[in-house]
Parts: sequence; C-alpha cells; structure tokens
Amino acid sequence: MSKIFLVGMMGSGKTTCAKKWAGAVNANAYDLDALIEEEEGCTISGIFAQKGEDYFRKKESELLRTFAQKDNFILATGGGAPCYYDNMQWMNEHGTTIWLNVSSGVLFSRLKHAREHRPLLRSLDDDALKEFINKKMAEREAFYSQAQHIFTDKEITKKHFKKLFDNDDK
Ligand SMILES: Nc1ncnc2c1ncn2[C@@H]1O[C@H](COP(=O)(O)OP(=O)(O)O)[C@@H](O)[C@H]1O
Ligand SMILES: O=C(O)C1=C[C@@H](OP(=O)(O)O)[C@@H](O)[C@H](O)C1
Ligand SMILES: [Mg+2]
Repeated sequence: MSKIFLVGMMGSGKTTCAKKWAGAVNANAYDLDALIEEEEGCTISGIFAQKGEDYFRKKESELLRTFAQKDNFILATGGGAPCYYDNMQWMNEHGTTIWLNVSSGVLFSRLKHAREHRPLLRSLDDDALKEFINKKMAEREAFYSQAQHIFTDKEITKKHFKKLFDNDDK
C-alpha cells in the first residue's frame, strides 16, 4: 500500500508530480491545497486574505491528518506544510516522505511566472522573489531534510520515483 507524501518548496513540482506519478504505483493523487480550497469554498489566496495564515496552517495540519484513514495515495503537500505543528514527523510516521529538492535558480525561473496564486509571492518583484526563495529554503531545509528520500533536480522523474517502489510488487 502506498502512502506517499511529497514535500518541498513552492515551485518544486509537488502538485505536478503527484498527478504524473500516481499511476506508476497505482495510487490516487491528492493535493492538500486543493482539498483546503474545496473544504473552505475559497482559493488559497482568499483564505490568506480573509482568515490569515495561522488559520490556513491549522486547516492544513487538520486535513493532513485525515490521511491517516486513507491508503494508496500520493499527496502533494503545500510548501509550508512540513514546517508547522509536527507535520513532518507525522508524515514520516504515517508513510513515505519524498523531498523534491530543486535548486533556487530553477525555482526562481518557475515561480516568476506563477506568483498569482501564491499569496506569499504575489507582491514580490524579481529581486524580492529571489531573496524570498533563498531565505525560505534556508529556513525550511531543516524540515524538508527529515524526508526519508531526497530527489534532486535530475532525479525528479517518474522512472526514478517508480524504482523506489519496485520491490513492493515482489
Ligand atoms: N519537472 C518539471 N519541469 C519543468 N517544469 C515543471 C516541473 N514540475 C513542475 N513544473 C512547473 O513548475 C510550476 C510549479 O509546479 P507545481 O507542481 O505547482 O509545484 P508545487 O506544487 O511544488 O508548488 C508549474 O508551472 C509547473 O508546470
Ligand atoms: O510554501 C508555502 O508556504 C505555501 C505553498 C503553497 O503550495 P505549493 O508549494 O504547492 O505552491 C500553498 O500551500 C500556500 O500558498 C503556501
Ligand atoms: Mg502545489
């Protein structure tokens, strides 16, 4: 049974990879941000604006814990999820964790075109975005590095992902 949690910075590809990789392990793809939006009937940006980040973090942690009752999934978490409450420890205790460890240059090139839906990035110009990425990576690395598996840029492929679980079929 696969219980897989993808963690990493905004723009590392968690949402994209969960969808692309789910089939490789016959699992269902979920996205924590999408589940929060569904439950709140509001976009992530709207939740941040109307209820604040603390409220969002609480919801995020609560919804994460509903995965204790699920099986056969690959969950794309939000970039901040491992860094609040004891979420990272919880994920490590309940499944397999993978850190998509993408370099800051690649994150910048992706995020500069994808600021709109990310409330923490919205108001940043290019220089401020670069600074934000470096600062957040430094702060969050202590959490992300607790993941059981670490994929660096070139390893972030379906083939590399599938290899991790090949033994499960035998
Ligand atoms: N392996 C990849 N190669 C190139 N672009 C990617 C890759 N993975 C994701 N992207 C792009 O990067 C952006 C952020 O991806 P997303 O999956 O939303 O990341 P996250 O959920 O980690 O924030 C999107 O525009 C997506 O199309
Ligand atoms: O890094 C963060 O604090 C956040 C990342 C976002 O998810 P993605 O990592 O999927 O962009 C989303 O949860 C929210 O905007 C906050
Ligand atoms: Mg995402």
